[in-house]
Amino acid sequence: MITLSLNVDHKPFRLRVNETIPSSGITAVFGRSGAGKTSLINAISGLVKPESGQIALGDKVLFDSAANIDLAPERRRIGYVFQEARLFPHMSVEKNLKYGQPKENRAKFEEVTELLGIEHLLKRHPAVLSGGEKQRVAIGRALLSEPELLIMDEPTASLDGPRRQELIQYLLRLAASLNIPVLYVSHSLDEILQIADNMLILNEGQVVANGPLHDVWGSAPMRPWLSAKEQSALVSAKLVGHHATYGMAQLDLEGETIWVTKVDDAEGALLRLRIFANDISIVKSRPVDTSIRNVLPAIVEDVCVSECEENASGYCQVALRIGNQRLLANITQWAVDDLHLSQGDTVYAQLKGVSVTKGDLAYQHKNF
Ligand SMILES: Nc1ncnc2c1ncn2[C@@H]1O[C@H](COP(=O)(O)OP(=O)(O)OP(=O)(O)O)[C@@H](O)[C@H]1O
Repeated sequence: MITLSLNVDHKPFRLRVNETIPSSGITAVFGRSGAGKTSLINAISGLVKPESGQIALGDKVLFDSAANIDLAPERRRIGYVFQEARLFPHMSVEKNLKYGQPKENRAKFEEVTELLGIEHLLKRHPAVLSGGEKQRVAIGRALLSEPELLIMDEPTASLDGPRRQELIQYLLRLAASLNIPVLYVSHSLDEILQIADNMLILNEGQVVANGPLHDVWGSAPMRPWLSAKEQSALVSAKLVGHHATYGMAQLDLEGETIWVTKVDDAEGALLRLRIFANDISIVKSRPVDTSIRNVLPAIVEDVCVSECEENASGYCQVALRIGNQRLLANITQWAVDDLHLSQGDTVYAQLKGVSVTKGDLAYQHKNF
């Protein structure tokens, strides 16, 4: 567990945080420009001294104003990856990588360079690397310093679309074998969907949401970030097989079957699915002879959780529970009234579309 209890004053801006973060997995730190993301990670890494509070990685206290503890940044065992790679231009990739390594560890060196696909770059100098390659070297250097926490501050910000996707694939590989927590500052919700396990949202120096991505994604602080069309829920489902005839994958969601377009993951993999609220319709009895393949029994958890942007034309959002997971459906107020929907009703959710946003969650959790 990472304990973050801190007050930073950059008058007139004030950062007030009182949260814990899991000591495994990738936690995305998200918020508008000026919300305090950099101030938060700088306080954790020791670049900014909070006015008061406590910061601890598990039992290791990094900062405690009451006990007068304030470890210097180099003693915090935190690896830092910035927006720009910040490599030493006069050193080869190999020398850059070995720069922060406390002691020679050939096996670790090989493991990290292989994982990041940079073995063939070792003799080159940073000037001849692409932006994505530079970032992979920067990540490798941070990992080789044997950190207990890795902080990445928008590592893909300086990359173009294809390079960004490429780096994300490496980050996913990394996440599967890392056994340290990662704080990942990002402005991109798509990126967060692809790689994060947890999410912390800052707004004007305050934490407005913090928890597993699935929970935060469907929470009220996320609503302003998603247009009515983008309102969605994230659920996890296990890949159980593929259809014998059609190119569809069969998933298990809380004991119910969901069909999605064929995926490459191995059977047993946990997939993250994004289901848009506009893609769900609600029926009170199980439909027959329908073209929709995914019809799941659900309990109405809340009616009109929020009014949609189209509320002027009479839409509202209904929260549905399937086992331990939650879906959101945008339907008209007229339909709510017509179906006499109320909390606790058993209904059927018809899913018109389901997108897979992240595979291999099972793999990831196994190794953390
Ligand atoms: N050293 C400082 N002295 C005074 N004010 C500061 C200092 N550092 C940051 N601030 C202010 O604190 C606020 C939060 O800044 P911060 O850089 O933490 O935001 P951010 O969420 O990281 O923004 P961005 O996404 O634009 O990087 C801003 O108003 C900024 O101007």
